[in-house]
Amino acid sequence: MFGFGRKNEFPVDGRTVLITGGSDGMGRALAIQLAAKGAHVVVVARTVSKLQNTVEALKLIALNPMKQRFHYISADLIDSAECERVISEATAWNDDCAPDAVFCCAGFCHPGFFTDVPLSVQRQQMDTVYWTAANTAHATLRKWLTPISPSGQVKTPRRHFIFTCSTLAFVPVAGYGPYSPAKAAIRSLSDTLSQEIEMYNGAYSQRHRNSAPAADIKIHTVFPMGILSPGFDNEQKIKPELTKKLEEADKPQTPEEVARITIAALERGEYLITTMFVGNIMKGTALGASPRNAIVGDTLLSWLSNLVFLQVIPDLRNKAFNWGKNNGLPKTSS
Ligand SMILES: NC(=O)C1=CN([C@@H]2O[C@H](COP(=O)(O)OP(=O)(O)OC[C@H]3O[C@@H](n4cnc5c(N)ncnc54)[C@H](OP(=O)(O)O)[C@@H]3O)[C@@H](O)[C@H]2O)C=CC1
Ligand SMILES: CCCCCCCCCCCCCCCC(=O)[C@@H](N)CO
Repeated sequence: MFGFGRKNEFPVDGRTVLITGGSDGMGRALAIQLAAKGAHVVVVARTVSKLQNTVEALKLIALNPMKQRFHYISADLIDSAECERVISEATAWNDDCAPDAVFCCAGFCHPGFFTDVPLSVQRQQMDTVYWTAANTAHATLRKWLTPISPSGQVKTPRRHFIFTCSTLAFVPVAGYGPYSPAKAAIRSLSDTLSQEIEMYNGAYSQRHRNSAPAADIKIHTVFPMGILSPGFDNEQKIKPELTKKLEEADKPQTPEEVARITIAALERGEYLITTMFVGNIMKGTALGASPRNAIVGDTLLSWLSNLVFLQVIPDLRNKAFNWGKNNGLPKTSS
């Protein structure tokens, strides 16, 4: 149930949601929970069998099984042309209406020390983490921002675009060099778009006079800590021991928990979304020029976090130094 007197900023009943990386981990959990709230859902990933399995799970959990529709599209989102195909296909499937909300959850992490991981793998991380998200945003926003003349405007609810980042975009942790920069780039893109979209929203406010997009648009970004997903299991196998030690403060959450917290934050209308206390402190020290969720709360959070990090920054560096002192050079991984 939603709180007393507070408007639900993210209603999904009867709306259409597209989720990249929707066949596993956090994306799959989001798909299931949104289907249970009455959304039509399109899941996108590469492997068809996992997508089919997810669509079957969605049918079982649907709030209105007679009305709700589910669909999957197999695509490698590293390819921008594939992203455009995905958005066109999803729009055609949805009676020629663009999806109301798009979540970018595709991606995986390849940890390792910077000089141990081949540059080809690091470039692939940028492709898998940053470009799958940027390509999806480009294709979606181009569709959403198509100008419509005043006479062609019909009432369309606000649309939402949600990136998935990581708290590593706020705080460095040794051993995440191949991954964190791509997530930091997503955060920067999200901040830039959240400002740029205001221009289109301004034009939308004058839609009765001039051509404008079909709807108002909001951008959001989620910053999870560890998620107990298949992707996480893989990353643990190659993660340096030092990295595991540095991230001891993280108690990984289940995909279901991360999805539930994310949806609740979207319902409250939040922009930068964290999923637990430690993640919130990490955000607080790095708020920079990002739009705030609440002026007083976020300002107090940043003051508190900056004090906490006076201790945390040297602590992380000392742990790394002492690791080298006690264990010598790392065994070079492949
Ligand atoms: N797990 C963690 O600890 C954390 C994860 N995150 C982020 O959260 C998001 C979800 O992670 P998680 O729940 O672990 O996800 P999983 O690794 O369990 O699943 C990843 C999903 O993305 C899809 N995918 C991967 N590459 C592509 C591609 N090139 N094109 C299309 N689909 C692709 C996968 O399907 P397929 O392989 O079939 O394409 C799968 O559906 C990711 O962005 C991740 O970086 C953030 C913080 C922590
Ligand atoms: C009281 C405040 C103390 C703050 C201490 C900070 C310690 C660092 C915790 C790092 C946690 C990293 C989680 C993200 C994991 C991730 O994105 C990967 N697993 C990718 O899949």
